[in-house]
Amino acid sequence: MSEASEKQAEIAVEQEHVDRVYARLDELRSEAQAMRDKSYEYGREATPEALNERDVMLHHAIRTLQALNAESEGLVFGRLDTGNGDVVHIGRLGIRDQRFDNLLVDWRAPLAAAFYQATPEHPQDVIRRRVIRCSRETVVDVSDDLLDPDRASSDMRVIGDGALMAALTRSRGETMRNIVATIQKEQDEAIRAPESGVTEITGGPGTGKTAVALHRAAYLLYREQRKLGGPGVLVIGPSPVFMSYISRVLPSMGEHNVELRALGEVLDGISTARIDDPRTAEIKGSSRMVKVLRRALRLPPPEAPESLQLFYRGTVLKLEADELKRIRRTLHNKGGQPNKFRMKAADALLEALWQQAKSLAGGDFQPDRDQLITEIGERIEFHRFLVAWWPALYPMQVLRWLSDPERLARAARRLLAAEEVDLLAKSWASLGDSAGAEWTVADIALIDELRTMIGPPPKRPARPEPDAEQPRRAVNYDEYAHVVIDEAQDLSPMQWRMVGRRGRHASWTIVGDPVQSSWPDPAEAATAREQALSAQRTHRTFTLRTNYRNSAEIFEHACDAVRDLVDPDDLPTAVRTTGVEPDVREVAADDLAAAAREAALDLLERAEGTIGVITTMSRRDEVRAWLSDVDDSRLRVVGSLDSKGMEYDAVAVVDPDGLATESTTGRRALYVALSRATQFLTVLKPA
Ligand SMILES: Nc1ncnc2c1ncn2[C@@H]1O[C@H](COP(=O)(O)OP(=O)(O)OP(=O)(O)O)[C@@H](O)[C@H]1O
Repeated sequence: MSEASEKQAEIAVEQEHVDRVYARLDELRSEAQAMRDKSYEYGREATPEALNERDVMLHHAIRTLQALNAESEGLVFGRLDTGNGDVVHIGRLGIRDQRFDNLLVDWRAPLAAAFYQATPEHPQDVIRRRVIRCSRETVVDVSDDLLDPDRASSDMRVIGDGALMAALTRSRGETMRNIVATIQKEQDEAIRAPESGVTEITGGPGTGKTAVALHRAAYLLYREQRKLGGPGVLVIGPSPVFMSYISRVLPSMGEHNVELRALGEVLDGISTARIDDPRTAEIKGSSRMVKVLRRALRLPPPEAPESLQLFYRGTVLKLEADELKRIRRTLHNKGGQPNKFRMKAADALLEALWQQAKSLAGGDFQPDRDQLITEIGERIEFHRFLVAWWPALYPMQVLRWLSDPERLARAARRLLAAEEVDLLAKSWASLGDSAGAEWTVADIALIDELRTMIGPPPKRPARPEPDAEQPRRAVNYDEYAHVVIDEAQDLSPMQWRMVGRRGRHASWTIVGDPVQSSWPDPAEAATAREQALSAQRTHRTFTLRTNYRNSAEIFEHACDAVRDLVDPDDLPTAVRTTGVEPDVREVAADDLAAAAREAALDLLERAEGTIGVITTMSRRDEVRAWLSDVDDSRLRVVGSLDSKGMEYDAVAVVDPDGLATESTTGRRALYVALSRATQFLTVLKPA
């Protein structure tokens, strides 16, 4: 039999099994639908037991339907032939036939582990591992690894040479795909690591860190359903574009109970993708800001009255500015959240008024403490004063007050230099009126810090504040059972504090590559990270060493950007050669626009999938304008920071030297930009 017909014969064998799986899937779907309908009927009886049973049934039916209805692509993707003659098919979920025998084993089940872990050196009783590629319900390809040739029977066919290479050569779409069929052994170890404590996954560009983190989330949800199902799993990444890029991976595996948020979206009620210039972001992210904010809270609100004066039984009682200042200081020195201190503030003012009244006593004026406190405490003028002098605070409003350079300078005394105060005040002064629209990603961590320092606003504010943050989830909405942080090397100290608050009782998966870091002070970030995770006892690290994204030719060029900065061990190895070298060109500065257009059009012509044009953050809009009339939805023009974590089939990097010098970590940003392409890379250097 020829090679092609052998392959067709094996495809036909697998098709038969895939048909059985889909037929069974239809049956299960009908059963789940029937269960859902029945659970509604139970609810009509309305006894507590019936309602409880209804909820359990409904929950189960809906979860089952969600899993069954997830994209059918890749439902069956693997097969193991074992030493005792068993055949195990592996899939996106587990399916049994009516006799309760396995038709398909969930990739996360222990029985499927050998699919990822068996090697020729340690075959784990696996003779042949087969990857099955389907297009919808049709088998289109099979590809085998023979792991234990000595035990293979003479009629066992072995087809193809490597599903991984085939997967890596395929062009990429708009969104990342799941890799369940081709997870590699070193990746599988990180995916299946125990849930508890901190699991850290490091490795260079394209080593599959993001893919691994997402598959780990799916694995943990399957294995620790009870623990993680309630408070859920939170995945945090650098930008909304990145979150959208990875958004299909978990649903494609039937997992929906995961919240994806970019760093600018961590806080409910506000969302932003705006990025500060590198210097401003550096100051806003520094842990010095904790003290600055704490001090800012101790300052009187901008409109606070400077004295309190009222008549009491014919005598003037007056608290002067110094006295008010002293009372404010004493209140703050007690610690705690100012929004919870309003009653205490009222008590302290009344006590000070009483002390004064006592000192003025004489003649007809013989005040009584209890009487004075009750009487003045109920007066509307006293309440008006209190509301102005110790108002309910809202984090965004407090931050906006710091657009006043004098106020900020007072809060930042001996913490920030004058130039730093100027930059911050200017950044907040430029905020428009529309709430939230123009905050930056770095501001979100400051707002969250303030939210924690200030405490929740009183239950019913007299006037609803436009800034009030309304939680979407009712109870402890910002706590999760498992938190995944992607591109963790870029989190600022303030962002570590913010994400730490999302998982005080959680387990963690932290994914990053120090070589790609754009945070200028890694030691400061490391300290903040240690504090954020201080409750965790277990810490395990996995390092991925193979770059699956770039061709070897492209990655070689990308590494030149950082070779003298890093330990060679921190650079992974690219496994795929294409014979296509990056196209690196010098162009006269005046010709750059035309060259960028030409490069983009050329790449659109040559590559099948997505094309990224990456430039400096400051030139992003200019380059977008150059390409505005190129009408092709496969083209993206992004700044260096927007390209973090992203992947394109072809990339044009415009102005690499500009990228390298745009910030103190510019060379690392250039390394990121140059390592985004799977197939083609063009680099345009203005001469
Ligand atoms: N085992 C695998 N099988 C098939 N494709 C894989 C495998 N591992 C990784 N990939 C692919 O390699 C590409 C890079 O993966 P991913 O984005 O997860 O890498 P990363 O380490 O997060 O990269 P970066 O640090 O540059 O953001 C993706 O297209 C991913 O699907």
